[in-house]
Amino acid sequence: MNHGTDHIVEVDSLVKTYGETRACDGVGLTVTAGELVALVGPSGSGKSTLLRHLNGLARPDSGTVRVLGVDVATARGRALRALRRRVGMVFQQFNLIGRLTVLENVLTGALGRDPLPRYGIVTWPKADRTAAIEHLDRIGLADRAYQRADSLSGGQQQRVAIARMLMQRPELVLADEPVASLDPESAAQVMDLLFRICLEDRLTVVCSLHQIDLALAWTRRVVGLRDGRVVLDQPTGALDRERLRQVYVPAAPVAVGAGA
Ligand SMILES: Nc1ncnc2c1ncn2[C@@H]1O[C@H](COP(=O)(O)OP(=O)(O)OP(=O)(O)O)[C@@H](O)[C@H]1O
Repeated sequence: MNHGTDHIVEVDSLVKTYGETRACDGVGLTVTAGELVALVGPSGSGKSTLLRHLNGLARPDSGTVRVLGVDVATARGRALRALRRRVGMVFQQFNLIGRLTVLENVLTGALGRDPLPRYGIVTWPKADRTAAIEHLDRIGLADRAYQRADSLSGGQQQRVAIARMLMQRPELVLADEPVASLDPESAAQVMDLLFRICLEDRLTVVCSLHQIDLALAWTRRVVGLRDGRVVLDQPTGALDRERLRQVYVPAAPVAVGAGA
């Protein structure tokens, strides 16, 4: 666990450079248990790079990254794999296996805990099957359990991908533009789901978003990035559209420090 603190994410002075580009330029971010934090900012501002550091997919040039009490920057091998099992990922592309049923796709989320090969639903432990059905019920798709995954809409597939991620029993969820390819109604459903798992399961969620309105409607804290720097960090209740829009304006004034 995270050694007695409820800081799930602790990033300090993170610098990551790709050639001439400073993707992260001294980023600091602390996220406490149960928070739902939106990362917003223009394309190329460093949102994905920051998220990739939180599960060890990227290594900092300098600075510290601690997640669930683990020093991600130095973790290797077994320690890194153990951390990744505790961190659920949601991507813009849902990456379901289209020819498998919805239920089988959800069950594959348990493979990190129990990596035996499985051939068909009945070979999964009953407890996993029950949990998978419960997750499907929660996302409103239990009646689609035995349909092929590729027969679902994009929004439904993303909800299935989230159910699969929940099978992993994560302690932290990182969502990299989870609604970028969805229509507005499906996007709201996915944000509602992330909101509910945060509230009901006390899961911590860090989510990059391009849509200001979704950040305002569904998250509790917004962190704005521009040119690899944090230029805004505030509770969502203290923000409005105009304030958030400033994150997208080059050289607009910053508003860091009054955050959660
Ligand atoms: N692996 C890489 N190699 C080279 N440059 C990279 C790499 N990853 C990121 N960058 C650069 O770092 C900067 C930040 O990229 P990043 O993807 O983190 O931004 P972003 O805010 O997530 O953008 P978007 O909203 O478009 O996804 C960009 O200039 C990008 O081109």
